[in-house]
Amino acid sequence: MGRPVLFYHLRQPQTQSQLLQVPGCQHFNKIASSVDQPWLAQLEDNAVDVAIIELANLSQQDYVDIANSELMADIEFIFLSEGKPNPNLDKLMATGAGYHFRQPYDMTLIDDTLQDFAQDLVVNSGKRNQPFSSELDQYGLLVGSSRAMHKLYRTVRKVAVTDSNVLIIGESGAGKELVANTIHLASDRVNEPFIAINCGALSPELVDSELFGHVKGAFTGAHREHAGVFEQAEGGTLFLDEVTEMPLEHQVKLLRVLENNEYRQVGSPQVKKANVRIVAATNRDPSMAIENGHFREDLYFRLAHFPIRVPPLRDRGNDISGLAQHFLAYRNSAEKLSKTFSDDALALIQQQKWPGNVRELKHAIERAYILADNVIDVSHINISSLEPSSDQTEDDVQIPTGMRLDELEKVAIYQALEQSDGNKNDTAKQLGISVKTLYNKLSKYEDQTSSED
Ligand SMILES: Nc1ncnc2c1ncn2[C@@H]1O[C@H](COP(=O)(O)OP(=O)(O)OP(=O)(O)O)[C@@H](O)[C@H]1O
Repeated sequence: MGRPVLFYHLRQPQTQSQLLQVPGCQHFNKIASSVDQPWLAQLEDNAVDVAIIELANLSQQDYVDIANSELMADIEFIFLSEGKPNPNLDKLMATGAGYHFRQPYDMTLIDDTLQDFAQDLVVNSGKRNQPFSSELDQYGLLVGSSRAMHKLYRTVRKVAVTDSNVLIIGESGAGKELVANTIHLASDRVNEPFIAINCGALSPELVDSELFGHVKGAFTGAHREHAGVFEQAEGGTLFLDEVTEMPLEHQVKLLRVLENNEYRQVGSPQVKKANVRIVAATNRDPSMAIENGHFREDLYFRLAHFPIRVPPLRDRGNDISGLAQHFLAYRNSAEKLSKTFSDDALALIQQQKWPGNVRELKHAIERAYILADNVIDVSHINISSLEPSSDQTEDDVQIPTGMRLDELEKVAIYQALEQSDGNKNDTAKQLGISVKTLYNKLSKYEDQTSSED
């Protein structure tokens, strides 16, 4: 089992000698930055676990390049700066980039951070790179053995024990709700409710009532008292999914309650106190969403005490085929069958970019499982990102004779969801059902698979 690798790019010789003496540093093989290449390129060339970077004289574009680098998902970063206000660095930190220490550097704190990383990295280093394993590492509800996932596990573990609000940022289907659920499970609130709402699906007329509840007779049709999500989640965690899809005028309602933890049921003069931890999620880039008027900046600051970035599936290496085998194994165990992948099918799965992330992969496996008799082959794998050939479109599903109607419905729903890039409103429209019905069906499928998990 090799030692984890620490890369350091330090500008002042004094900082370097202090750093190299701290005990936490002794757990690592160390690589010093060379002057021949920019440090970002050096990180790309080495299998680095932790990078300590002293920032100076960077352009705005440099910061954008760092934030967009795939390395952000894999490497634990400690940034050092002289401490002047730096909006570019603030933006980078808001993406969940890692730690930032300002001059004068507190070597004890840096040491603690290194010790912490070393402990986690040594525990997990023997488990990396298990190609094609169907026994991927797991943390809470999350499955995956890649470096990117281990970095995520460490962040989730740390934030779970605090009571900070969290903003989870990640592409559609990358596992944001699973991260939110895992935070709840690893927190002190675990025995209290976890309530999830999709902010994009709240009906404009009922938003107050959905959030804060109403008393009997508050409006026409309010035949009985209704508890809003803040009350339902009391003592526990409230997950605000797709928070940037909420109209701005509704976002202000959330802001108010986050500011003073108080709310009122519709039709009631009584103020209630909320004891709820908020975990929100978005698949938009928060700074872009603020710029484009999708996200109130003040709400962003309230929510993003702790931003967490969920890596897209394409940055998770062998987890792609590992997850495919994981889903297949659990499906086999539920059905008491032993279907397998052909080598070509597994290779195709591993090569794909999966723009719909784990959800798209999971649905593709589910669909292939239903369509294949024993061996899942390339022909059973529907990859929405591939161009359909001219005489066969993605709509031409080969339906095996005797396929059950409920399974047929499931295939149709998954396919529509993939075609609409995971957008549930568009999917529901396409299928001619209400968004609520779609949610109910998807949550039924989730329950089926999680009882298998
Ligand atoms: N690491 C993982 N291990 C196992 N299953 C996963 C993982 N990540 C996601 N999934 C599965 O992928 C599906 C999508 O996950 P989830 O709903 O958490 O994604 P999301 O990012 O919240 O999606 P959306 O942006 O549409 O809200 C779920 O079925 C979930 O169980």
